[in-house]
Amino acid sequence: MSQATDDSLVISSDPLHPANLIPELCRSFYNLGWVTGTGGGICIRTGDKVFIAPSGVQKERIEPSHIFVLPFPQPEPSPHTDRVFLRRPALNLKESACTPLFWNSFDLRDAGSCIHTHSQHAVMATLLWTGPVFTISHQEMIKGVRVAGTGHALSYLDTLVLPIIENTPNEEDLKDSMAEAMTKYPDAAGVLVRRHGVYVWGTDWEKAKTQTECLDYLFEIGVKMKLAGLPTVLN
Ligand SMILES: CSCCC(=O)C(=O)COP(=O)(O)O
Ligand SMILES: [Zn+2]
Repeated sequence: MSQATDDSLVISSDPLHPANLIPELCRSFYNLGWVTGTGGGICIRTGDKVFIAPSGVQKERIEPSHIFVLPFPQPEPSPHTDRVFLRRPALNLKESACTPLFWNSFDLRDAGSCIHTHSQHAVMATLLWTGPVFTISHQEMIKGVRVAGTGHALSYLDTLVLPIIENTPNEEDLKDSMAEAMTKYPDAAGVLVRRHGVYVWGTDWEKAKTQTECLDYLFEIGVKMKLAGLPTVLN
């Protein structure tokens, strides 16, 4: 494997290049309160390459040169190989701690993009829905969510169900429980993490983004409805 210093993988004049999109999207997510305080983020997969932001940095200040590029799929691990990179930033940065969780969306749903937010709407939903799932029905925005995140759009008459997993002290350690939830709830478009946030994926970054917007709206209105004493699921 080369030294992974190929800057041509992240330097492009195309505004739709993933290395340009990730910084731009992180800035808008920051303004929504989704990725403040360095947490949360987005990754984009284009066929055999995955573009991922660094860990523990102000996500609204990322530059294209800070982006990691990894091959997809990753080569089989051996006792001597760690994660394989096509390109690493020159700065002393580490790839997002969300990387194994983003990988769940590629491996289990063939996603092209995955978003992780620390939105307070998502966190409040995990506090008010104390069981293993968030549910809501009879909301127009349900139609903006797809079965399994990558299938056909839900109907107004469908009840949206999203699993909630328990948080762990280290983000990476959520990988197995997220995968278990994805297996148990094959139609879910995302996974909530109690007292932490949400992971949402889609076939591409546009669908991952719009689905996260719809879900965040549903978390917010669901929380308001519950606090107002209104039922969130109708028969
Ligand atoms: C205050 S952020 C705590 C860690 C976390 O939840 C997270 O999403 C970190 O992501 P990163 O991409 O910075 O590794
Ligand atoms: Zn997080």
